[in-house]
Amino acid sequence: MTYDVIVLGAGPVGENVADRVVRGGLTAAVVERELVGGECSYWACMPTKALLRSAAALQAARAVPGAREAVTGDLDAAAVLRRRDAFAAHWTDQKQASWLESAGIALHRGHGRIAADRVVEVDGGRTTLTARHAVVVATGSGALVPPRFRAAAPWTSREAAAAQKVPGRLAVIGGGVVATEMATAFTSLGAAVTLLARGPLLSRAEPFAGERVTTSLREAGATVRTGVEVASVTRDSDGTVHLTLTDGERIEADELLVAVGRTPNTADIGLDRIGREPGGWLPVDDTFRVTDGGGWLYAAGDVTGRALLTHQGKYQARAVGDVIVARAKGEAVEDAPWGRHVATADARAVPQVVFTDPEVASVGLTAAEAAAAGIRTRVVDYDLGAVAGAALHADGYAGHARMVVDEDRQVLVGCTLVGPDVAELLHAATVAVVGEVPLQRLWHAVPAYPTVSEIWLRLLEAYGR
Ligand SMILES: Cc1cc2nc3c(=O)[nH]c(=O)nc-3n(C[C@H](O)[C@H](O)[C@H](O)COP(=O)(O)OP(=O)(O)OC[C@H]3O[C@@H](n4cnc5c(N)ncnc54)[C@H](O)[C@@H]3O)c2cc1C
Ligand SMILES: NC(=O)c1ccc[n+]([C@@H]2O[C@H](COP(=O)([O-])OP(=O)(O)OC[C@H]3O[C@@H](n4cnc5c(N)ncnc54)[C@H](O)[C@@H]3O)[C@@H](O)[C@H]2O)c1
Repeated sequence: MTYDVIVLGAGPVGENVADRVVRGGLTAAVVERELVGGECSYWACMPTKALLRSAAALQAARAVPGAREAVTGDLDAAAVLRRRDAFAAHWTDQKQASWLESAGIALHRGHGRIAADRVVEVDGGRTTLTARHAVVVATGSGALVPPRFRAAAPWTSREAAAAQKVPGRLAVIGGGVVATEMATAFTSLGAAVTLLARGPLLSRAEPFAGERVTTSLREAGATVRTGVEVASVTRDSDGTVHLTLTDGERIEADELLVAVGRTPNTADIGLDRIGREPGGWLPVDDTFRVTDGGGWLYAAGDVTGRALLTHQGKYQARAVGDVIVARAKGEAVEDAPWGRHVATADARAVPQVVFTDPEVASVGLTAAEAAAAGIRTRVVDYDLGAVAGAALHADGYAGHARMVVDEDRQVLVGCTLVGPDVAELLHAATVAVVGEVPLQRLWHAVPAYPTVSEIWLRLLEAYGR
């Protein structure tokens, strides 16, 4: 079977690559070994956010007198899990598979492996597919579980996202995004959570983000231990997990979640058949051609290790799909920064929301990253709770905002907002960073009164005109 483009993996990125090339007039097939929709739909973004949303809604109601009195019960954990099941489409993919069909994309179910230049075998040769123009690797990533934690058969983010019951005691190893979000969710659902992190929480964000999340998790009843290292884990015949820290301290739990990062799904995709080392992230050029990949091999999404986020992967997918079409048709490739066929924002303006309590919304560089990049910066901080719209939003609203300004160019290069419901504020910051809007022009973007967005005016006033 011959197609113009073959995509390995039907996660959000693979689906979008195939969609773009078909819209561009080429034919495309995707190969998927599990569920169409990938990690994001069934075990990552959607189910985890469903686990977090109900507690956030409850908290929002409790923060406003009048609404607070109408809240007469506690969080219904069973109802939360049922809503999560629905958001994971009960782990079935008929809807997404039908969408592929309606978009004119062929689906081959099974494990895909590159067999030779432009040739992909499905399930060891049951079907052989040949690409006229390109093979795109969009196989994503899986949870990284260091060998010393495997003896306890721990949960990864998959089991946490799909949990059918709430453990009494949950130990979490890690201090990043998955660890903090799942500690927040399971604490709200009634588990006694012990989070064990080797460094500060959310260490890639501005320091105040992790500090506020640490305080809030503790206030919610979780035990948060930072600066600790887990030496070994075991599980009893009765299911109890025993963790031993490097200082000898022992901790017991009913379940253990290991959330220490991701590993690319490249170990068994046939890279050895084209003279490449299996495993490892796939390095790509600006237009997502795999380095030394013969010009026909592309990669996008998590597997590249560039920005492990669905929205960023889909942004890459649009560029990849379009550039493959352009090359196939002999059209010009627009690969200058911010061009149609590149993903410039991956390096300069990646937005991310961590759905902890409080939420952490950030885009671009932190103050430390900007300084390390040699940018002459000025950092402006403001108490988000002091904004009129925030005071109205919730009694006792506590939050913090920081903008990082490139003093030489007088533009924003980074922004971090921490507080209840800041997620929806983030896009304004992203537009300012990507648009490189001069601060003097930003003064003319007037936030409506009384919204939390007035933080923009306050940050500019603090910066000075
Ligand atoms: C717990 C958790 C929560 C997250 N929450 C968010 C969030 O809120 N927002 C956000 O933006 N990002 C979030 N992410 C990140 C997001 O899930 C990923 O960035 C995104 O799924 C990457 O998409 P992808 O298509 O590159 O890979 P994946 O979604 O991993 O899809 C890859 C697909 O390829 C298939 N595949 C792999 N190998 C083969 C093969 N050899 N043959 C055939 N098929 C194959 C897999 O079965 C899978 O379906 C979260 C991640 C985790 C772990
Ligand atoms: N809301 C979101 O956008 C969202 C939510 C979840 C996940 N994600 C994506 O998924 C990716 C993976 O998340 P993650 O939390 O697994 O990774 P992460 O990179 O965010 O955090 C890993 C954490 O594990 C710690 N760690 C690493 N090795 C360790 C070890 N051997 N022992 C103990 N601790 C160790 C690190 O210090 C860090 O705190 C993230 O990069 C993120 O892009 C996004």
